[in-house]
Amino acid sequence: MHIVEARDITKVYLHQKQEVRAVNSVSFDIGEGEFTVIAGPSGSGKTTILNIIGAMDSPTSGRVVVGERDITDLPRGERADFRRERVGFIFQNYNLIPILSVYENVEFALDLSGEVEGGKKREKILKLLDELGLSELSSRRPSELSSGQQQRVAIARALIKDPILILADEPTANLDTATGEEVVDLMERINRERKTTFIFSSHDPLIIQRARRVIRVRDGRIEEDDSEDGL
Ligand SMILES: Nc1ncnc2c1ncn2[C@@H]1O[C@H](COP(=O)(O)OP(=O)(O)OP(=O)(O)O)[C@@H](O)[C@H]1O
Repeated sequence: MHIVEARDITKVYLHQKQEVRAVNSVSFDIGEGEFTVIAGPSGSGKTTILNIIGAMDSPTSGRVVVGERDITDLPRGERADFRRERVGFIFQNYNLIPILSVYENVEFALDLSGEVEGGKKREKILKLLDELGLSELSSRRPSELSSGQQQRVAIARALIKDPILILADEPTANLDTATGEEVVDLMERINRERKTTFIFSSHDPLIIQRARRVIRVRDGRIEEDDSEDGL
């Protein structure tokens, strides 16, 4: 089954009356359980593509189907529901809520997804924190964590709602090489053990080589797609 079907997507921004073609007629499918990177230099359109797949933004033209739902023209409210319930996001700047503890950051994401109630909720959160090696940090606030630990919490937050897909926009960009590798190790382990589909973006060759499939973009177009199973 395809988790994502992107057909001929184009995104044009208007910037000071000039058209910027951030994504230009891009098509690809992402299968269930893939560990795929969208690679390309700064400004090549990686973030725009991830935002469209994650229903943060809609394309100017083309179609996007995620988890068998056509999200191309969803009204704003439905788009937000879809995002909250079905997609996990990991950002370059972690985007944790500073006044909440590690536990509460993860709990908040679970509450928003509206999935689990009462006692089961606590059990689910504690189990995930344990799985990701975060149990001992659960009462700390983000400012009391290293960058790598913060990104691990962000991964927990993305994962807690059992999303059909995790999108990670340059998840290692603010980390040193060793910590960045650890974050990719963790994403890779989750992908292997839970079969969670990951699409992440990067311009770092060390990170790109860790993906099983590389979709290379440049100037808003796909330059190369080395899908190992010939998708
Ligand atoms: N809201 C916007 N308004 C105008 N132009 C935009 C907007 N967002 C992105 N762009 C332009 O679209 C192009 C693609 O941007 P995008 O952020 O998708 O690239 P990227 O590959 O993710 O870059 P980076 O690695 O620097 O984050 C760039 O030329 C950028 O300047």
